[in-house]
Amino acid sequence: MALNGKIAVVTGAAQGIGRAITELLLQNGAKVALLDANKTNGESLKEVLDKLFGEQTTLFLHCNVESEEQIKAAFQKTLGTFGRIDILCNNAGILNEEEWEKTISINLAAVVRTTYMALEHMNKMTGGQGGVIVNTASMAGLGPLKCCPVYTATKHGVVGFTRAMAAASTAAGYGIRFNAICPGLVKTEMLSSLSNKLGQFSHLAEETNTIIADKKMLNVTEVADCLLELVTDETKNGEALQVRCNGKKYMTFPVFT
Ligand SMILES: NC(=O)c1ccc[n+]([C@@H]2O[C@H](COP(=O)([O-])OP(=O)(O)OC[C@H]3O[C@@H](n4cnc5c(N)ncnc54)[C@H](O)[C@@H]3O)[C@@H](O)[C@H]2O)c1
Ligand SMILES: CCCCC/C=C\C=C\[C@H](O)C/C=C\C/C=C\CCCC(=O)O
Repeated sequence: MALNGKIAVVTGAAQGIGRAITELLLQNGAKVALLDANKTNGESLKEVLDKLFGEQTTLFLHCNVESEEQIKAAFQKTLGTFGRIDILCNNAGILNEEEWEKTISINLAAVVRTTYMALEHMNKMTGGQGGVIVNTASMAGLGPLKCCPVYTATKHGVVGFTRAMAAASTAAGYGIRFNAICPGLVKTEMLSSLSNKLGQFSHLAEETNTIIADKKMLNVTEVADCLLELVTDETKNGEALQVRCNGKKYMTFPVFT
C-alpha cells in the first residue's frame, strides 16, 4: 500500500510514539490528522510539521478520545479537510493504576469507540473505500506485568479486539485490515512518570524502575518503522507484532473454529 494521497488519523499524536508515527506517515507521503488531548504540545508540533512538510499536510485537532462527541467532530473536520480516511492509528494511551477506570476508558473503550466511528467512513459495505487500522497495544498485551494489572488487561483487550475485528472484517468484506503493534519498553514520558502511577502496586515501583534502568529501551522511531510495515503490507491482517530491542516477531495464537 503506497501512502501518497492517503489520509491518516493518529490519536495521541502530540508526543512519544504517536509523534513518531505521524512523522513517518508524513515522510511517506500521507496527510495526517493529529488528535490529542494535549493542546499545547499538539499546536507546537503542528508548527514544526508545517515547516517540514507544508501547512496543508496536517491538521491538529484537540480531542479527548474518551469523548464520543469530540471524536465525531474530529472525524468530520478530517473528512471536511482531506475528503477521506484511509488509515487510523489508535495510539493514545496512559498507564495509571490509581485511576484504573480512566485507564480502561482511554486504552480500551476509546479504541473500540474510535474504531466503530472510523468504520462508518471506511467500511466498503457501507460506501467507504476500505483501509487499515493499527492499534498500539504493548508487550503487556501478550503477557502480564505485575506492577500494572489494569494496564495489562487493557492491552490484552486491544490485542483481542484487533484480532476479532480483523476476522469480522474478512468475513463481512469491510475491506479494512486490523493489526496491533506490541512494543516492549520505549523511551517516552509514559515510562519516565511511572513511579507515581502504580496506585496499590506502588511498592513495586523501585523494583520496576531498576528493571527499566537495566534494560535497553526502544526508540520511538523503531516502533514507528514496524507500524509502517503493518500499514503498508497488504498481507498483514489480524497480526500482533511484538517489537523488542532484539528484533520484531509476528505472534502466533491458538486457533479454534
Ligand atoms: N512507552 C512505552 O514503553 C510503551 C510501550 C508499549 C506501548 N506503549 C503504548 O504506546 C502508546 C503511546 O504511549 P507513549 O509511550 O508514546 O506515551 P506518551 O505519554 O509519551 O504519549 C501519549 C500521548 O497520548 C495523549 N493522550 C493521553 N490520553 C489521551 C486522551 N484521553 N485523548 C487523546 N490523547 C490522549 C497524550 O497527551 C500524549 O500526547 C500508548 O498506548 C502506550 O500504552 C508505550
Ligand atoms: C519488565 C517490567 C517493566 C515494567 C514497565 C512498566 C510498564 C510498561 C509498559 C509498556 O507498555 C511496555 C510493556 C511491557 C514491557 C515488558 C518487558 C520488556 C522487556 C524488554 C525486552 O526484553 O524486550
